[in-house]
Amino acid sequence: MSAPAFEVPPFAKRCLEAARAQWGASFEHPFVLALAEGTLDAEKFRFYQMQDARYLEAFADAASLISTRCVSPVDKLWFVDAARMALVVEGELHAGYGEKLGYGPEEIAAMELTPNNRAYQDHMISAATRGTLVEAVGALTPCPWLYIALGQHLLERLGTIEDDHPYADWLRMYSDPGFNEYMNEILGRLQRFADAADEAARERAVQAFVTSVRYEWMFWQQAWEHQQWPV
Ligand SMILES: Cc1ncc(CN)c(N)n1
Repeated sequence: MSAPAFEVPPFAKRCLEAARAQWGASFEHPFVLALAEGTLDAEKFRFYQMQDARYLEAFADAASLISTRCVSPVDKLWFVDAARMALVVEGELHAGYGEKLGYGPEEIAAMELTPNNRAYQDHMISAATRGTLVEAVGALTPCPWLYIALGQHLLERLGTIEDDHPYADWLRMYSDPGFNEYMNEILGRLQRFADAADEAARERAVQAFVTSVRYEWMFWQQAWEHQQWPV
């Protein structure tokens, strides 16, 4: 794994260290490898994108809930903006692929969540409502961090993203260096909230982070296998 292009404060390093194996597993997932190569079955990508649109709604809810728990107006606004970005910026990516792959807002709203997607969403919302502030942000952080780390890693591996790559827009979005500042902001907040918490709360935040990293792998997996409810 190459060095990140943003600051990683000590508490974020502790979280990443605790999730090292699960984090690395996402980089090796067959869905990710096929996406990078451009050989990923369009049906699998469509399945993933539709589930992801609903996941991002939950991310925005969790970020909005966290904003209500921040004391500083600057922090409140940052989480409101993070919620907005998930729906607007990543929403544009989804709308673009929706046009190409034939899905729209109605299909997304009517679709049933897969077990893995539902579990990941519930984990984030539960941490945002029932956990301490550091735990809430610990559960939220792998979402942007893993994708940005992955995007930058894949760009480095590919060298360049050709215009005719079927997943060029996805690869370009998550390798965009514009996200480095976003990462500095969220990891800086994670550090501050960890500093203000006691050790028991910090450890729960580490565990919440690890759980989200596991769910990130499970999110590729649910799309890879077109996951269905067993009964
Ligand atoms: C499941 C998942 N995790 C992370 C990201 C990047 N925001 C995403 N779009 N979807």
